[in-house]
Amino acid sequence: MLEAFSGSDVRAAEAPFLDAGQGDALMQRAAHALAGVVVGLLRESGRGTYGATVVVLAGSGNNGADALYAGERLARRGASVTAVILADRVHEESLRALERAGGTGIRVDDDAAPEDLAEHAAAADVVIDGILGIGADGGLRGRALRFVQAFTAAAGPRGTRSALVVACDLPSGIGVDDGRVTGTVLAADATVTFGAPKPGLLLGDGAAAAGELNVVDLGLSFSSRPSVRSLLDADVAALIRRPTTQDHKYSRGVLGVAAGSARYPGAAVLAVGAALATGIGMVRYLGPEAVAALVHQRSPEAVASTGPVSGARSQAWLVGPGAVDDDEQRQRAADAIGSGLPVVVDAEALTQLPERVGSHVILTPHAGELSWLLAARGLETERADIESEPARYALLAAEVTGATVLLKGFATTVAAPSGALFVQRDASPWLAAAGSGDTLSGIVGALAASLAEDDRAADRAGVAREDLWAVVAAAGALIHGRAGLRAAARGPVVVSDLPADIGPVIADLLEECRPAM
Ligand SMILES: NC(=O)C1=CN([C@@H]2O[C@H](COP(=O)(O)OP(=O)(O)OC[C@H]3O[C@@H](n4cnc5c(N)ncnc54)[C@H](OP(=O)(O)O)[C@@H]3O)[C@@H](O)[C@H]2O)[C@@H](O)CC1
Ligand SMILES: [K+]
Repeated sequence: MLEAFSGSDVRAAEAPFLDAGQGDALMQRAAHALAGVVVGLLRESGRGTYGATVVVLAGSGNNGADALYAGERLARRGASVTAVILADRVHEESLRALERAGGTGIRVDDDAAPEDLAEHAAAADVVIDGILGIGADGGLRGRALRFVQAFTAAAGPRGTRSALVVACDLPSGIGVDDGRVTGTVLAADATVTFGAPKPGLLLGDGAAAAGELNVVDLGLSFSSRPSVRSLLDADVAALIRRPTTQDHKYSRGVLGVAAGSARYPGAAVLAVGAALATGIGMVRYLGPEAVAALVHQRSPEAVASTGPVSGARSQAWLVGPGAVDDDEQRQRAADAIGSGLPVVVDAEALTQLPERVGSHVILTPHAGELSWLLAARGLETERADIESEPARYALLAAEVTGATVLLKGFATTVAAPSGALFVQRDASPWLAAAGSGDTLSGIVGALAASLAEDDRAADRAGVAREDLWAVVAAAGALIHGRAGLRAAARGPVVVSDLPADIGPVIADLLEECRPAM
Protein backbone atom coordinates (compact mmCIF):
# COMPACT_ATOMS: atom_id res chain seq x y z
CA MET A 1 0.00 0.00 0.00
CA LEU A 2 1.27 3.45 -0.78
CA GLU A 3 0.85 5.49 2.39
CA ALA A 4 1.25 9.24 2.06
CA PHE A 5 2.17 11.43 5.01
CA SER A 6 1.88 15.19 5.15
CA GLY A 7 4.92 17.44 5.02
CA SER A 8 4.63 18.13 8.75
CA ASP A 9 4.31 14.41 9.57
CA VAL A 10 7.48 13.78 7.58
CA ARG A 11 9.27 16.55 9.43
CA ALA A 12 8.14 15.11 12.76
CA ALA A 13 9.35 11.65 11.77
CA GLU A 14 12.66 13.10 10.66
CA ALA A 15 13.19 15.09 13.88
CA PRO A 16 14.73 12.27 15.98
CA PHE A 17 17.35 11.70 13.27
CA LEU A 18 18.16 15.41 13.13
CA ASP A 19 18.38 15.54 16.93
CA ALA A 20 20.82 12.65 16.79
CA GLY A 21 22.97 14.54 14.28
CA GLN A 22 22.01 12.27 11.39
CA GLY A 23 20.53 14.93 9.10
CA ASP A 24 23.41 14.75 6.69
CA ALA A 25 23.25 10.96 6.58
CA LEU A 26 19.56 11.16 5.60
CA MET A 27 20.38 13.66 2.90
CA GLN A 28 23.13 11.44 1.52
CA ARG A 29 20.78 8.48 1.42
CA ALA A 30 18.22 10.58 -0.42
CA ALA A 31 20.85 11.81 -2.89
CA HIS A 32 22.19 8.29 -3.41
CA ALA A 33 18.72 6.98 -4.25
CA LEU A 34 17.95 9.94 -6.50
CA ALA A 35 21.18 9.47 -8.44
CA GLY A 36 20.42 5.75 -8.70
CA VAL A 37 17.04 6.43 -10.31
CA VAL A 38 18.65 8.85 -12.78
CA VAL A 39 21.29 6.25 -13.70
CA GLY A 40 18.51 3.69 -14.25
CA LEU A 41 16.48 6.04 -16.43
CA LEU A 42 19.53 6.94 -18.51
CA ARG A 43 20.31 3.25 -18.95
CA GLU A 44 16.68 2.50 -19.94
CA SER A 45 16.72 5.27 -22.51
CA GLY A 46 19.92 3.86 -23.99
CA ARG A 47 21.98 6.94 -23.14
CA GLY A 48 24.16 5.82 -20.22
CA THR A 49 25.52 8.07 -17.45
CA TYR A 50 29.06 8.59 -18.75
CA GLY A 51 28.97 11.67 -21.00
CA ALA A 52 25.30 12.42 -20.27
CA THR A 53 24.36 16.07 -19.74
CA VAL A 54 22.56 16.73 -16.48
CA VAL A 55 21.11 20.02 -15.26
CA VAL A 56 20.32 20.36 -11.56
CA LEU A 57 17.78 23.04 -10.68
CA ALA A 58 18.47 24.08 -7.10
CA GLY A 59 16.32 26.13 -4.76
CA SER A 60 17.38 27.53 -1.41
CA GLY A 61 16.52 24.62 0.81
CA ASN A 62 17.47 21.03 1.51
CA ASN A 63 15.56 19.91 -1.56
CA GLY A 64 18.19 21.73 -3.59
CA ALA A 65 20.89 20.11 -1.46
CA ASP A 66 19.58 16.60 -2.19
CA ALA A 67 19.58 17.39 -5.89
CA LEU A 68 23.09 18.90 -5.79
CA TYR A 69 24.51 15.88 -3.94
CA ALA A 70 22.83 13.63 -6.52
CA GLY A 71 24.49 15.80 -9.18
CA GLU A 72 27.83 15.25 -7.44
CA ARG A 73 27.36 11.48 -7.65
CA LEU A 74 26.43 11.66 -11.33
CA ALA A 75 29.46 13.88 -12.06
CA ARG A 76 31.67 11.26 -10.42
CA ARG A 77 30.24 8.71 -12.86
CA GLY A 78 31.22 10.85 -15.83
CA ALA A 79 28.13 12.98 -16.42
CA SER A 80 28.52 16.62 -17.36
CA VAL A 81 26.57 18.38 -14.61
CA THR A 82 25.49 22.01 -14.47
CA ALA A 83 23.65 23.38 -11.46
CA VAL A 84 21.30 26.31 -12.00
CA ILE A 85 20.83 28.08 -8.67
CA LEU A 86 17.42 29.72 -8.67
CA ALA A 87 17.46 31.37 -5.21
CA ASP A 88 19.55 33.90 -3.31
CA ARG A 89 20.70 31.22 -0.89
CA VAL A 90 21.86 27.72 -1.65
CA HIS A 91 23.11 24.83 0.46
CA GLU A 92 26.77 25.77 -0.03
CA GLU A 93 28.32 22.48 1.07
CA SER A 94 26.43 20.47 -1.52
CA LEU A 95 27.28 22.99 -4.23
CA ARG A 96 30.97 22.75 -3.32
CA ALA A 97 30.74 18.96 -3.38
CA LEU A 98 29.32 19.11 -6.88
CA GLU A 99 32.05 21.50 -8.01
CA ARG A 100 34.75 19.28 -6.52
CA ALA A 101 33.36 16.43 -8.59
CA GLY A 102 33.75 18.51 -11.76
CA GLY A 103 30.27 20.07 -11.97
CA THR A 104 29.57 23.75 -12.58
CA GLY A 105 27.27 26.02 -10.60
CA ILE A 106 25.56 29.02 -12.19
CA ARG A 107 23.81 31.51 -9.94
CA VAL A 108 20.84 33.16 -11.60
CA ASP A 109 20.10 36.66 -10.32
CA ASP A 110 16.92 38.65 -10.77
CA ASP A 111 18.30 40.60 -13.76
CA ALA A 112 19.33 37.54 -15.70
CA ALA A 113 17.08 36.42 -18.55
CA PRO A 114 16.40 32.74 -17.97
CA GLU A 115 15.96 31.87 -21.66
CA ASP A 116 19.52 30.81 -22.53
CA LEU A 117 19.87 28.60 -19.48
CA ALA A 118 16.42 27.18 -20.09
CA GLU A 119 17.45 26.21 -23.62
CA HIS A 120 20.55 24.51 -22.24
CA ALA A 121 18.36 22.59 -19.79
CA ALA A 122 15.87 21.67 -22.53
CA ALA A 123 18.74 20.14 -24.55
CA ALA A 124 20.09 18.15 -21.57
CA ASP A 125 19.55 14.43 -21.14
CA VAL A 126 18.23 14.85 -17.60
CA VAL A 127 16.93 17.76 -15.54
CA ILE A 128 16.76 17.20 -11.78
CA ASP A 129 14.15 19.39 -10.13
CA GLY A 130 15.48 20.40 -6.72
CA ILE A 131 13.69 23.75 -6.59
CA LEU A 132 11.08 23.03 -3.94
CA GLY A 133 10.41 20.14 -1.61
CA ILE A 134 8.25 19.89 1.48
CA GLY A 135 9.22 23.46 2.39
CA ALA A 136 7.19 24.75 -0.58
CA ASP A 137 4.77 27.47 0.32
CA GLY A 138 2.28 28.22 -2.46
CA GLY A 139 2.99 27.98 -6.19
CA LEU A 140 6.35 28.71 -7.83
CA ARG A 141 7.38 32.33 -7.76
CA GLY A 142 10.15 34.71 -8.72
CA ARG A 143 13.17 33.40 -10.60
CA ALA A 144 12.13 29.80 -10.20
CA LEU A 145 8.79 30.55 -11.84
CA ARG A 146 10.37 32.44 -14.74
CA PHE A 147 12.89 29.67 -15.29
CA VAL A 148 10.28 26.88 -15.31
CA GLN A 149 8.12 28.83 -17.75
CA ALA A 150 11.10 29.42 -20.05
CA PHE A 151 12.12 25.74 -19.75
CA THR A 152 8.62 24.55 -20.64
CA ALA A 153 8.51 26.93 -23.63
CA ALA A 154 11.91 25.67 -24.83
CA ALA A 155 11.48 21.96 -24.09
CA GLY A 156 7.77 21.55 -24.84
CA PRO A 157 5.32 19.67 -22.65
CA ARG A 158 6.11 16.34 -21.01
CA GLY A 159 5.77 13.53 -23.49
CA THR A 160 7.22 15.56 -26.34
CA ARG A 161 10.41 16.94 -24.76
CA SER A 162 13.71 15.11 -25.07
CA ALA A 163 15.03 15.93 -21.58
CA LEU A 164 13.90 13.57 -18.82
CA VAL A 165 12.74 15.53 -15.80
CA VAL A 166 13.25 13.82 -12.45
CA ALA A 167 11.64 15.52 -9.46
CA CYS A 168 13.52 15.46 -6.19
CA ASP A 169 10.95 14.57 -3.49
CA LEU A 170 8.11 16.22 -5.41
CA PRO A 171 7.53 18.22 -8.59
CA SER A 172 8.02 21.92 -7.84
CA GLY A 173 4.74 23.81 -8.01
CA ILE A 174 2.39 21.24 -6.46
CA GLY A 175 0.69 21.62 -3.10
CA VAL A 176 2.65 19.27 -0.82
CA ASP A 177 -0.41 18.10 1.10
CA ASP A 178 -3.23 18.49 -1.42
CA GLY A 179 -1.68 18.14 -4.88
CA ARG A 180 -3.21 21.39 -6.02
CA VAL A 181 -1.49 23.26 -8.81
CA THR A 182 -2.56 26.87 -8.80
CA GLY A 183 0.08 28.20 -11.20
CA THR A 184 2.98 26.66 -13.07
CA VAL A 185 4.35 23.23 -12.29
CA LEU A 186 7.42 21.42 -13.56
CA ALA A 187 5.78 18.14 -14.57
CA ALA A 188 8.15 15.23 -14.06
CA ASP A 189 8.73 11.98 -15.89
CA ALA A 190 9.65 10.42 -12.56
CA THR A 191 9.60 11.51 -8.94
CA VAL A 192 11.91 10.16 -6.27
CA THR A 193 10.28 10.83 -2.93
CA PHE A 194 11.96 10.39 0.44
CA GLY A 195 10.72 8.76 3.62
CA ALA A 196 7.13 8.38 2.37
CA PRO A 197 5.00 9.68 -0.49
CA LYS A 198 3.49 13.08 0.25
CA PRO A 199 -0.30 13.42 -0.20
CA GLY A 200 0.22 15.81 -3.12
CA LEU A 201 1.86 12.98 -5.06
CA LEU A 202 -1.31 10.87 -4.89
CA LEU A 203 -3.93 13.60 -5.20
CA GLY A 204 -5.23 15.70 -8.09
CA ASP A 205 -2.92 17.51 -10.49
CA GLY A 206 0.05 16.75 -8.25
CA ALA A 207 -0.34 13.03 -8.98
CA ALA A 208 -0.46 13.72 -12.69
CA ALA A 209 2.66 15.92 -12.45
CA ALA A 210 4.64 13.30 -10.54
CA GLY A 211 5.04 10.76 -13.35
CA GLU A 212 6.44 7.43 -12.17
CA LEU A 213 6.69 7.40 -8.41
CA ASN A 214 9.75 5.97 -6.63
CA VAL A 215 9.60 5.84 -2.85
CA VAL A 216 12.90 5.79 -0.93
CA ASP A 217 12.70 4.19 2.49
CA LEU A 218 14.66 6.27 4.99
CA GLY A 219 13.61 4.21 7.99
CA LEU A 220 11.31 6.94 9.32
CA SER A 221 8.55 5.87 11.66
CA PHE A 222 5.24 7.68 11.76
CA SER A 223 2.99 8.01 14.76
CA SER A 224 0.04 9.42 12.83
CA ARG A 225 -2.31 7.74 10.37
CA PRO A 226 -1.42 8.25 6.69
CA SER A 227 -3.25 11.20 5.10
CA VAL A 228 -3.94 9.26 1.90
CA ARG A 229 -3.41 5.69 0.80
CA SER A 230 -3.41 3.90 -2.56
CA LEU A 231 -3.87 0.16 -2.81
CA LEU A 232 -1.32 -1.81 -4.78
CA ASP A 233 -1.89 -5.16 -6.47
CA ALA A 234 -0.71 -7.14 -3.45
CA ASP A 235 -3.25 -5.36 -1.20
CA VAL A 236 -6.14 -6.27 -3.48
CA ALA A 237 -4.88 -9.81 -3.88
CA ALA A 238 -4.70 -10.15 -0.08
CA LEU A 239 -8.23 -8.84 0.28
CA ILE A 240 -9.90 -11.05 -2.34
CA ARG A 241 -11.45 -14.06 -0.72
CA ARG A 242 -10.30 -17.21 -2.48
CA PRO A 243 -12.77 -20.10 -2.48
CA THR A 244 -11.79 -23.15 -0.44
CA THR A 245 -12.82 -26.77 -0.81
CA GLN A 246 -15.31 -26.24 2.02
CA ASP A 247 -17.14 -23.45 0.22
CA HIS A 248 -20.57 -23.63 -1.36
CA LYS A 249 -22.46 -21.02 -3.33
CA TYR A 250 -23.96 -19.35 -0.26
CA SER A 251 -20.72 -19.19 1.70
CA ARG A 252 -18.87 -17.59 -1.21
CA GLY A 253 -21.21 -14.61 -1.02
CA VAL A 254 -24.62 -13.75 -2.41
CA LEU A 255 -25.16 -10.27 -3.81
CA GLY A 256 -28.69 -8.94 -4.08
CA VAL A 257 -29.06 -6.49 -6.96
CA ALA A 258 -31.99 -4.10 -7.27
CA ALA A 259 -31.03 -2.29 -10.45
CA GLY A 260 -32.57 -1.45 -13.80
CA SER A 261 -36.04 -0.32 -14.75
CA ALA A 262 -38.27 -0.25 -17.80
CA ARG A 263 -36.46 2.93 -18.82
CA TYR A 264 -32.90 1.73 -18.18
CA PRO A 265 -32.84 -2.06 -18.27
CA GLY A 266 -29.21 -2.20 -19.44
CA ALA A 267 -27.78 -0.98 -16.13
CA ALA A 268 -28.96 -4.20 -14.48
CA VAL A 269 -27.32 -6.34 -17.16
CA LEU A 270 -24.02 -4.49 -16.74
CA ALA A 271 -24.02 -4.53 -12.93
CA VAL A 272 -24.95 -8.24 -12.70
CA GLY A 273 -22.42 -9.22 -15.38
CA ALA A 274 -19.62 -7.36 -13.61
CA ALA A 275 -20.56 -8.78 -10.20
CA LEU A 276 -20.52 -12.36 -11.46
CA ALA A 277 -17.20 -11.83 -13.24
CA THR A 278 -15.68 -10.60 -9.95
CA GLY A 279 -16.35 -13.99 -8.39
CA ILE A 280 -19.19 -14.66 -5.96
CA GLY A 281 -21.46 -17.58 -5.23
CA MET A 282 -24.67 -16.07 -6.53
CA VAL A 283 -26.44 -12.95 -7.71
CA ARG A 284 -30.09 -12.51 -6.74
CA TYR A 285 -31.66 -10.07 -9.11
CA LEU A 286 -34.76 -8.14 -8.02
CA GLY A 287 -36.64 -6.05 -10.56
CA PRO A 288 -39.22 -6.03 -13.35
CA GLU A 289 -39.69 -9.30 -15.27
CA ALA A 290 -38.72 -7.75 -18.58
CA VAL A 291 -35.43 -6.55 -17.11
CA ALA A 292 -34.80 -9.96 -15.52
CA ALA A 293 -35.29 -11.56 -18.94
CA LEU A 294 -32.61 -9.29 -20.35
CA VAL A 295 -30.28 -10.05 -17.43
CA HIS A 296 -30.79 -13.78 -18.10
CA GLN A 297 -29.79 -13.46 -21.73
CA ARG A 298 -26.35 -12.37 -20.60
CA SER A 299 -26.16 -14.06 -17.18
CA PRO A 300 -28.44 -17.11 -17.03
CA GLU A 301 -27.01 -18.06 -13.60
CA ALA A 302 -28.58 -15.00 -11.91
CA VAL A 303 -31.56 -15.93 -9.72
CA ALA A 304 -34.34 -13.46 -10.41
CA SER A 305 -37.47 -12.42 -8.58
CA THR A 306 -39.96 -9.56 -8.59
CA GLY A 307 -40.29 -9.75 -4.80
CA PRO A 308 -39.05 -7.53 -1.97
CA VAL A 309 -35.65 -7.33 -0.33
CA SER A 310 -36.90 -9.12 2.79
CA GLY A 311 -37.53 -12.33 0.85
CA ALA A 312 -34.12 -12.48 -0.83
CA ARG A 313 -31.33 -13.69 1.47
CA SER A 314 -28.08 -12.03 0.57
CA GLN A 315 -24.81 -11.04 2.21
CA ALA A 316 -24.74 -7.63 0.56
CA TRP A 317 -26.82 -5.42 -1.70
CA LEU A 318 -26.34 -3.25 -4.73
CA VAL A 319 -29.12 -0.76 -5.36
CA GLY A 320 -29.76 2.08 -7.75
CA PRO A 321 -28.10 1.66 -11.16
CA GLY A 322 -30.70 2.50 -13.82
CA ALA A 323 -33.52 2.22 -11.27
CA VAL A 324 -35.38 5.30 -12.49
CA ASP A 325 -39.10 6.08 -12.19
CA ASP A 326 -39.78 2.76 -10.48
CA ASP A 327 -41.41 2.83 -7.05
CA GLU A 328 -40.72 -0.84 -6.36
CA GLN A 329 -37.00 -0.39 -7.01
CA ARG A 330 -37.06 2.70 -4.81
CA GLN A 331 -38.61 0.68 -1.99
CA ARG A 332 -36.04 -2.08 -2.45
CA ALA A 333 -33.26 0.54 -2.22
CA ALA A 334 -34.66 1.90 1.04
CA ASP A 335 -35.07 -1.63 2.47
CA ALA A 336 -31.57 -2.70 1.46
CA ILE A 337 -30.06 0.45 2.99
CA GLY A 338 -31.96 -0.29 6.18
CA SER A 339 -31.06 -3.99 6.23
CA GLY A 340 -27.82 -3.55 8.16
CA LEU A 341 -25.98 -5.51 5.46
CA PRO A 342 -23.21 -3.93 3.39
CA VAL A 343 -24.86 -2.08 0.53
CA VAL A 344 -23.58 -0.25 -2.51
CA VAL A 345 -25.82 2.74 -3.17
CA ASP A 346 -25.55 4.14 -6.68
CA ALA A 347 -27.34 6.66 -8.89
CA GLU A 348 -31.09 6.94 -8.22
CA ALA A 349 -30.82 5.12 -4.88
CA LEU A 350 -28.73 7.98 -3.46
CA THR A 351 -32.03 9.81 -3.06
CA GLN A 352 -33.17 7.10 -0.64
CA LEU A 353 -30.36 7.68 1.82
CA PRO A 354 -31.48 8.50 5.37
CA GLU A 355 -29.79 11.28 7.33
CA ARG A 356 -27.17 8.99 8.95
CA VAL A 357 -25.93 5.52 8.04
CA GLY A 358 -22.85 3.45 8.84
CA SER A 359 -19.62 2.85 6.94
CA HIS A 360 -21.02 -0.43 5.55
CA VAL A 361 -23.16 1.76 3.28
CA ILE A 362 -20.98 2.54 0.26
CA LEU A 363 -22.13 5.48 -1.83
CA THR A 364 -20.81 5.68 -5.40
CA PRO A 365 -21.69 9.17 -6.67
CA HIS A 366 -20.07 11.13 -9.48
CA ALA A 367 -19.31 14.80 -8.80
CA GLY A 368 -22.78 15.98 -9.85
CA GLU A 369 -24.51 13.48 -7.57
CA LEU A 370 -22.22 14.34 -4.70
CA SER A 371 -23.03 18.02 -5.15
CA TRP A 372 -26.73 17.14 -4.91
CA LEU A 373 -26.14 14.89 -1.89
CA LEU A 374 -24.33 17.64 -0.01
CA ALA A 375 -26.90 20.28 -1.01
CA ALA A 376 -29.64 18.03 0.38
CA ARG A 377 -27.78 18.35 3.71
CA GLY A 378 -27.53 22.12 3.51
CA LEU A 379 -23.98 22.16 2.08
CA GLU A 380 -24.10 24.02 -1.23
CA THR A 381 -21.21 23.18 -3.54
CA GLU A 382 -20.67 23.44 -7.27
CA ARG A 383 -19.79 20.36 -9.25
CA ALA A 384 -16.61 22.18 -10.37
CA ASP A 385 -15.52 22.66 -6.73
CA ILE A 386 -15.87 18.93 -6.15
CA GLU A 387 -13.91 18.16 -9.30
CA SER A 388 -11.07 20.41 -8.22
CA GLU A 389 -10.94 19.12 -4.64
CA PRO A 390 -12.39 15.61 -4.72
CA ALA A 391 -10.70 14.43 -1.54
CA ARG A 392 -12.03 17.31 0.51
CA TYR A 393 -15.63 16.80 -0.58
CA ALA A 394 -15.58 13.01 -0.42
CA LEU A 395 -14.35 13.32 3.19
CA LEU A 396 -17.03 15.90 3.93
CA ALA A 397 -19.75 13.66 2.51
CA ALA A 398 -18.48 10.68 4.52
CA GLU A 399 -18.45 12.82 7.65
CA VAL A 400 -21.99 14.16 7.27
CA THR A 401 -23.63 10.89 6.12
CA GLY A 402 -21.59 8.35 8.10
CA ALA A 403 -21.27 6.35 4.87
CA THR A 404 -18.21 5.27 2.91
CA VAL A 405 -18.06 7.52 -0.15
CA LEU A 406 -16.54 6.45 -3.46
CA LEU A 407 -16.34 9.51 -5.68
CA LYS A 408 -16.01 8.55 -9.33
CA GLY A 409 -13.60 10.19 -11.72
CA PHE A 410 -10.40 9.32 -13.60
CA ALA A 411 -8.87 9.14 -10.16
CA THR A 412 -11.29 7.38 -7.82
CA THR A 413 -11.42 8.94 -4.36
CA VAL A 414 -12.74 6.88 -1.44
CA ALA A 415 -13.41 8.44 1.95
CA ALA A 416 -14.38 6.63 5.14
CA PRO A 417 -16.32 8.34 7.94
CA SER A 418 -13.25 7.76 10.14
CA GLY A 419 -11.40 10.25 7.94
CA ALA A 420 -9.39 7.57 6.11
CA LEU A 421 -8.81 8.44 2.49
CA PHE A 422 -7.88 6.25 -0.48
CA VAL A 423 -7.14 7.30 -4.04
CA GLN A 424 -6.84 4.93 -6.98
CA ARG A 425 -5.50 6.01 -10.34
CA ASP A 426 -5.67 2.71 -12.15
CA ALA A 427 -8.18 3.64 -14.81
CA SER A 428 -8.04 4.18 -18.53
CA PRO A 429 -9.62 7.40 -19.85
CA TRP A 430 -11.50 5.08 -22.25
CA LEU A 431 -13.61 4.03 -19.26
CA ALA A 432 -15.40 7.39 -19.27
CA ALA A 433 -18.46 5.94 -21.01
CA ALA A 434 -22.12 5.26 -20.31
CA GLY A 435 -22.58 2.16 -18.18
CA SER A 436 -19.05 2.22 -16.80
CA GLY A 437 -20.31 3.18 -13.33
CA ASP A 438 -22.80 0.27 -13.39
CA THR A 439 -19.94 -2.17 -13.85
CA LEU A 440 -17.94 -0.49 -11.07
CA SER A 441 -20.86 -0.83 -8.67
CA GLY A 442 -21.24 -4.50 -9.62
CA ILE A 443 -17.58 -5.16 -8.83
CA VAL A 444 -17.73 -3.35 -5.48
CA GLY A 445 -21.00 -5.11 -4.62
CA ALA A 446 -19.48 -8.51 -5.36
CA LEU A 447 -16.41 -7.81 -3.23
CA ALA A 448 -18.67 -6.62 -0.41
CA ALA A 449 -20.80 -9.78 -0.59
CA SER A 450 -17.80 -12.08 -0.62
CA LEU A 451 -16.19 -10.32 2.36
CA ALA A 452 -19.29 -9.51 4.42
CA GLU A 453 -18.84 -12.50 6.75
CA ASP A 454 -15.07 -12.67 6.57
CA ASP A 455 -13.76 -11.57 9.98
CA ARG A 456 -10.17 -11.47 8.81
CA ALA A 457 -10.63 -9.25 5.75
CA ALA A 458 -9.58 -6.01 7.48
CA ASP A 459 -6.47 -7.66 8.93
CA ARG A 460 -5.51 -9.06 5.55
CA ALA A 461 -5.90 -5.60 4.05
CA GLY A 462 -3.86 -4.10 6.88
CA VAL A 463 -6.51 -1.56 7.91
CA ALA A 464 -8.69 -0.87 10.93
CA ARG A 465 -11.99 -2.75 10.89
CA GLU A 466 -13.88 0.55 10.55
CA ASP A 467 -12.11 1.23 7.25
CA LEU A 468 -12.78 -2.15 5.65
CA TRP A 469 -15.55 -0.85 3.38
CA ALA A 470 -13.36 1.94 2.10
CA VAL A 471 -10.71 -0.63 1.19
CA VAL A 472 -13.37 -2.76 -0.50
CA ALA A 473 -14.47 0.25 -2.56
CA ALA A 474 -10.88 1.17 -3.43
CA ALA A 475 -10.16 -2.43 -4.42
CA GLY A 476 -13.22 -2.35 -6.67
CA ALA A 477 -11.89 0.80 -8.32
CA LEU A 478 -8.52 -0.86 -8.91
CA ILE A 479 -10.09 -3.96 -10.49
CA HIS A 480 -12.43 -1.82 -12.61
CA GLY A 481 -9.57 0.42 -13.75
CA ARG A 482 -7.36 -2.54 -14.64
CA ALA A 483 -10.16 -4.18 -16.59
CA GLY A 484 -10.55 -0.92 -18.49
CA LEU A 485 -6.83 -0.77 -19.25
CA ARG A 486 -6.91 -4.35 -20.48
CA ALA A 487 -9.91 -3.67 -22.66
CA ALA A 488 -8.38 -0.42 -23.98
CA ALA A 489 -5.33 -2.31 -25.19
CA ARG A 490 -7.62 -3.80 -27.85
CA GLY A 491 -9.22 -0.46 -28.79
CA PRO A 492 -12.05 1.75 -27.56
CA VAL A 493 -13.72 0.19 -24.52
CA VAL A 494 -17.18 -1.31 -25.01
CA VAL A 495 -18.60 -1.34 -21.50
CA SER A 496 -20.81 -4.40 -22.04
CA ASP A 497 -17.65 -6.37 -22.88
CA LEU A 498 -15.87 -5.29 -19.70
CA PRO A 499 -16.85 -8.35 -17.60
CA ALA A 500 -14.69 -10.44 -19.95
CA ASP A 501 -11.67 -8.46 -18.74
CA ILE A 502 -12.52 -8.55 -15.03
CA GLY A 503 -11.84 -12.28 -14.62
CA PRO A 504 -8.34 -12.14 -16.15
CA VAL A 505 -7.51 -9.07 -14.03
CA ILE A 506 -8.39 -11.00 -10.88
CA ALA A 507 -6.49 -14.05 -12.11
CA ASP A 508 -3.40 -11.88 -12.67
CA LEU A 509 -3.68 -10.31 -9.22
CA LEU A 510 -3.98 -13.68 -7.51
CA GLU A 511 -1.27 -15.31 -9.60
CA GLU A 512 1.21 -12.51 -8.95
CA CYS A 513 0.64 -12.71 -5.23
CA ARG A 514 0.46 -16.50 -4.89
CA PRO A 515 2.51 -17.53 -1.87
CA ALA A 516 5.54 -19.64 -2.78
CA MET A 517 4.86 -23.37 -2.22
N1 LIG B 1 12.17 15.41 5.72
C1 LIG B 1 13.06 14.44 5.49
O1 LIG B 1 12.98 13.38 6.03
C2 LIG B 1 14.15 14.67 4.57
C3 LIG B 1 14.15 15.81 3.76
N2 LIG B 1 15.02 15.98 2.82
C4 LIG B 1 14.86 17.02 1.85
O2 LIG B 1 14.62 18.28 2.41
C5 LIG B 1 13.54 18.89 1.73
C6 LIG B 1 12.91 19.95 2.55
O3 LIG B 1 13.89 20.94 2.71
P1 LIG B 1 13.55 22.39 3.28
O4 LIG B 1 12.81 22.26 4.51
O5 LIG B 1 14.81 23.11 3.33
O6 LIG B 1 12.54 22.98 2.21
P2 LIG B 1 12.69 23.15 0.62
O7 LIG B 1 11.43 22.64 0.05
O8 LIG B 1 13.93 22.62 0.09
O9 LIG B 1 12.89 24.73 0.39
C7 LIG B 1 12.04 25.61 0.93
C8 LIG B 1 12.57 27.01 0.63
O10 LIG B 1 12.17 27.38 -0.67
C9 LIG B 1 11.66 28.72 -0.65
N3 LIG B 1 10.27 28.70 -1.13
C10 LIG B 1 9.18 28.24 -0.48
N4 LIG B 1 8.11 28.31 -1.24
C11 LIG B 1 8.51 28.82 -2.42
C12 LIG B 1 7.83 29.10 -3.63
N5 LIG B 1 6.53 28.88 -3.72
N6 LIG B 1 8.54 29.56 -4.67
C13 LIG B 1 9.88 29.79 -4.56
N7 LIG B 1 10.57 29.54 -3.41
C14 LIG B 1 9.90 29.07 -2.36
C15 LIG B 1 11.75 29.21 0.77
O11 LIG B 1 12.89 29.97 0.85
P3 LIG B 1 12.80 31.56 0.92
O12 LIG B 1 12.13 31.97 -0.36
O13 LIG B 1 11.95 31.82 2.11
O14 LIG B 1 14.20 31.96 1.01
C16 LIG B 1 11.93 27.96 1.58
O15 LIG B 1 12.76 28.13 2.68
C17 LIG B 1 12.66 17.74 1.39
O16 LIG B 1 11.73 18.03 0.39
C18 LIG B 1 13.69 16.73 0.93
O17 LIG B 1 14.07 16.98 -0.41
C19 LIG B 1 16.09 14.99 2.60
O18 LIG B 1 17.29 15.68 2.49
C20 LIG B 1 16.28 13.95 3.66
C21 LIG B 1 15.20 13.64 4.52
K1 LIG C 1 11.48 19.30 -6.23
